[in-house]
Parts: sequence; structure tokens; C-alpha cells
Amino acid sequence: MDQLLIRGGRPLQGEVTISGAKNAALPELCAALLCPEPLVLHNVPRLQDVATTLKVLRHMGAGAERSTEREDEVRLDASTITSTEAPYELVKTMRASILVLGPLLARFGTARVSLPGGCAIGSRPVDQHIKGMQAMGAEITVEHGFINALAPLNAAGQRRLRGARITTDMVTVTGTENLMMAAVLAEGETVLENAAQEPEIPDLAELLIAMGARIEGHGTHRIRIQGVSALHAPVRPHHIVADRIEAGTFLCAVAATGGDVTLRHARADHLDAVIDKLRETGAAVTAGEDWIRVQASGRPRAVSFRTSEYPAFPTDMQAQFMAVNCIAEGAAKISETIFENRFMHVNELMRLGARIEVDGHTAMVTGVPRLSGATVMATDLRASASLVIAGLVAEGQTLVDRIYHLDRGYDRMEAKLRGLGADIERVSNR
Ligand SMILES: CC(=O)N[C@H]1[C@@H](OP(=O)(O)OP(=O)(O)OC[C@H]2O[C@@H](n3ccc(=O)[nH]c3=O)[C@H](O)[C@@H]2O)O[C@H](CO)[C@@H](O)[C@@H]1O
Ligand SMILES: C=C(OP(=O)(O)O)C(=O)O
Repeated sequence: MDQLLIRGGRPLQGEVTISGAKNAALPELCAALLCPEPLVLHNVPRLQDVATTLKVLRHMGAGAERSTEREDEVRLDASTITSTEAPYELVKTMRASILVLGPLLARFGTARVSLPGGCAIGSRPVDQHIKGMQAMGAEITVEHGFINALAPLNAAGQRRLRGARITTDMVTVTGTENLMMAAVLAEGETVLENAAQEPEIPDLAELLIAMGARIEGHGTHRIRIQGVSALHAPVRPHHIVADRIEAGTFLCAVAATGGDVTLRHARADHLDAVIDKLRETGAAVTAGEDWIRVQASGRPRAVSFRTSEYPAFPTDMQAQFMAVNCIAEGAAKISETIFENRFMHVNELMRLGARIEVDGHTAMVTGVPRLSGATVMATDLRASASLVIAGLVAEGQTLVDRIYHLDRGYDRMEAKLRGLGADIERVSNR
């Protein structure tokens, strides 16, 4: 099993290129299932969740390969689907596999998808995905760990979903994406109320529109979709939006270590809440259309925040910002409102000397002048990133174990950090 070995204490300097967003790439790979013509995606990040999704698609009979000529390109072809089932062995490693449900049901009228495995950051049910598809006429049963879904028969004897007005009980990102993909091939109009507004949703909608879908209101709380009978290949390859969480992670790393780093291919307009908080720490942040520069020196100031849906402060940045607070001057209150169990990094950060008290959904962090390196264990994706940031500032050597969590969602993080002057290497304990 791989580990990251970090010798802390070096400020970060230079330039780093931000990859395409994991959370846009995953639904967009699944969108290939909607159409019998080829789909080409560019700016596809190299990470384990993408590899798993390609495996899920291949299991169904689709062509799904990274191109050999261009490393950020993936070519997909779902003209040859032989199975509409997503098995447990693949789905258990990645909750986003639920995103095949909407496309399969919309195009083939049937789908069998394993319930995603228990995930460390919370119980993460998919009841809203199911409720929405039922509102579109689907018959859904959940048995033996599988969601079995069947679209209703129309007058012509075909299995097609019917457009519906759907109000989800809460704002759900993958729920919105799944229902949007289900609706593009449904008969009639679907209105998604209480839709998520995360930038990955308009990015997916733009891809679907390029494939012939009729969608309005993406990026707002009300998305209107007029179903069409078939989609086609987009004229040009779709370029996946920049990963705002990867960008935010590098910004936090610099706020913690000090230094001067420019992120290339990054979107500051998707990071307003995070950049505001970084400025409160004392970091100087400037930005252009596709770059962000952060300059920091000395100890940051502690900054309180509360996670919430976009455009507010993202839960996917909570752990990384907690790491900054660990070595800040002052104390900060962090409230996690999205996931009920997303403080697992706390105990590991405390192993490095951090002072944190958790009370339910709130963590009080009192900054300390220095952390000291130790062996720590990654428990989930962003928890891993917080431990890397803490390791970069800690005195001495930090060994981050179980980094398969990190590899799920970061594109060559240690190589990018090394390019900025960090002393970090991947080691194997076998
Ligand atoms: C692949 C992907 O894009 N993952 C992101 C997506 O996850 P994901 O789409 O799974 O997160 P949701 O937005 O659905 O979850 C928000 C909240 O709603 C609850 N809920 C959701 C659906 C449902 O059917 N029932 C239900 O109760 C969840 O348990 C959670 O408490 O958004 C999260 C919140 O920004 C991010 O942390 C994840 O990185
Ligand atoms: C929680 C995350 O991802 P996922 O929804 O894929 O588990 C994340 O990206 O921080």
C-alpha cells in the first residue's frame, strides 16, 4: 500500500496546473451512456475514480479508453451496450457510480445498479435519486443491495420516462445530475426544483446541450428540461471545467506553508467563498480569467466558517481549511452542515499536535505555533489532503498512510507539490 512521506517546513513557490474536475468528469463519463454515438472528453483528470468509472462503462459493453496520443483525452462509445447492470464489486469503491442509473433508465428503459457502499463521511442515502425517477414513472425496487429500475411503457410500447416536476427534499449534487440525465430523454418537460448549483452541474448541462439536449436554468435552483427522442455526438470534444477543490487545496497549502504560487487553468469565480476566507487568513490572492496567485508569509490568522451548498463554503474544502487553522494565530469555529461524519481528520491532525475539540457538527480549533511530524492515517479523500497540508508545515517527517483515498480524487498531487518545492515522495510499505 502506498504512503506519502513528507519532510515539512518548506514554503511553496512557483506554478502548478490545475486538472479537470473529478466531480464533473464522473457524471460526464456516465453521460456517454445516453447516446449511441462517440463522445470525446478533454481535460479528464488522471485519478482512480475516473479509472473506476471507465471500468464500470466497459463492464456494460461501452468503449471507454484514455487516448494514447493525448493524456487528458478519453474516448467513449456506448453504441455497443450489452448490459445495463452496475455490479457491487465496482460500485462499492465509488459512490458516484450511482450516476449510471439516470442515463441507463432514460436510454434503455431499464437499469440494475448496486447501492453504493457505506461511505465514511456520512450515510449518504440515494432516496432523492429514486424518488425523482419514480416521479418520472419508473418502477423501482431495492432488493438484495440492488436498485432495479424500469421505465413505464408509452403508447408506442416503448419504455420511456415521463417528464415531471420534481422538488428534492434537500439540495443534492449527484441527485440533480442523475435526474437531469434521466430527463433529457424523457417524454415531455421536467422541472427540477431545489436543484444544486455547483459549477459541475452547468458543465454537465453544457455537454448534454452539445449532444442535443434541451436544458435551461442550469446553475440556478430551477432547471427545465424538454425531453428529446435521441442525443448525438457533440461536434467538438467537451473540455471539463477546472477542479475548484483541487485549486482550493493548493491555495490552502500555500496559506499554511507560506510562499508564492500561481495556479494555472484555475477558476477563481468558482471559489469566491474559499478565496474570501483565505484573504481573512492574511494571504494575498489575485486572479485573472484562468489563473489564481496566492502569496502568504508568517502564521495565518484563524478563520471560522460553516460549510453549505454552492456558492457558500464547500464541505469538500472543510478539512483542508481546518489544517490551515491548526497552525494559525487565534481560534476558529468550523461548522459542518452537509455530512454528519466529516471530522475524521481531527484525530489524525491531533496526532501532529493540533488542538481541536469536536462537539457534534462543530469543531473548535485553537492554532498552535508548530505541528510535529508523525505517522497518520488518511480516512477519506479530503481528510487525506488535510493531512498532506499539515505534513507540509509540520517539523520533521510525516508519513501519511492509506493514500488510496487521496488517489481517488487528486491528479498526481505529490508530483505537483514537488514541482512547487515540497519535500514529498510516494513510498510503498510492501
Ligand atoms: C461525485 C460528487 O459530485 N460528489 C460530491 C457530491 O456528493 P453527493 O452528490 O453524494 O452529495 P449530495 O449533494 O447528494 O449530498 C448532500 C446531502 O444530502 C444528503 N442526501 C443526498 C441525496 C439523497 O438522495 N439523499 C440524501 O439524504 C446527503 O447524505 C448529504 O447529507 O456533493 C457533495 C456535496 O457538495 C460533495 O461533498 C461531493 O464531493
Ligand atoms: C466526497 C467527495 O467525493 P465523493 O462524492 O466522490 O465521495 C469529495 O470529492 O470530497
